Amino acid sequence: MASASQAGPRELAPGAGAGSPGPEAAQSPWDGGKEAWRRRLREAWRAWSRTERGPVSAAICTRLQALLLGQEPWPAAGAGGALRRPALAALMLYAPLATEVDVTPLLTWARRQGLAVLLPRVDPARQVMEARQVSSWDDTEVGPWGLRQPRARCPAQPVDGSTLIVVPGLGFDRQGWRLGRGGGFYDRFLDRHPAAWRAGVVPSAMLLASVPRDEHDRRMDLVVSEAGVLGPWWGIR
Ligand SMILES: Nc1nc2c(c(=O)[nH]1)N(C=O)[C@@H](CNc1ccc(C(=O)N[C@@H](CCC(=O)O)C(=O)O)cc1)CN2
Ligand SMILES: Nc1ncnc2c1ncn2[C@@H]1O[C@H](COP(=O)(O)OP(=O)(O)OP(=O)(O)O)[C@@H](O)[C@H]1O
Repeated sequence: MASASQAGPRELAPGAGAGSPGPEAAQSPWDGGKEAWRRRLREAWRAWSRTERGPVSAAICTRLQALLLGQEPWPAAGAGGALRRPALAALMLYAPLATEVDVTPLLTWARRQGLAVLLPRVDPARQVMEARQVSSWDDTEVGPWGLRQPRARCPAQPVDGSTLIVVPGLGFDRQGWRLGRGGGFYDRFLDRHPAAWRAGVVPSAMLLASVPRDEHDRRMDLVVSEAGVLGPWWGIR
């Protein structure tokens, strides 16, 4: 982790150290709400994507595989000890932008493991996103924002307690809160599928002490970076 993380949001986030105030702190120079954070984080992602995307994405995929295979105990934040891995039947991935963690290798891998794979398909007019099942990237086409998404003929899929949703974001904090690109697509989607498990994926360079949040923001169960797995968190979600 060289240049990009030095120029990255840790520097932008004085709250990254233990005990220091987060962005909510009234005197923080990083006040300015979500839009200011999104601007800084987009810059950090651009630098990151040039140098670290390949190896860091691969390390994050490896951690997700270990979690899905039960080779790594699901960590538990509270007193109850290790959480047992839920019985998972489906993995919801996303088609990554160049400035996101590359999870594309997980599609083929998950299919080989016998998991159903879901991808988001967006309806920009209605501002909603739904999950459709795909067998391979051949089942996708280019959609809004140039993102690949399942073809219209792909079957809609129930998203329940046996589904792990892998969630991209501009930034996540160490309590499981997420800052997305501002469409509210994932927040609304997670509201409609409260039983599913949610794992945010983020390079540690974009893992912050805290991110600004609104009432409608939804929390992750796990946050996976190349450095480790955080969560799960109990309570508000
Ligand atoms: N890979 C991926 N798929 C996703 C999301 C996502 O964040 N990442 N979404 C999560 O909601 C939904 C789509 N929402 C999106 C919102 C903005 C941009 C985007 O490219 N924003 C650019 C600016 C684009 C422009 O202005 O033309 C940016 O953020 O730099 C992409 C997807 C559903 N699918
Ligand atoms: N559950 C919800 N119900 C209705 N509107 C919502 C909901 N969640 C978010 N929104 C709307 O979406 C807009 C964008 O929300 P926010 O800035 O939190 O997006 P985001 O989570 O960063 O984006 P994304 O999930 O697309 O990456 C907000 O103005 C909000 O009004």
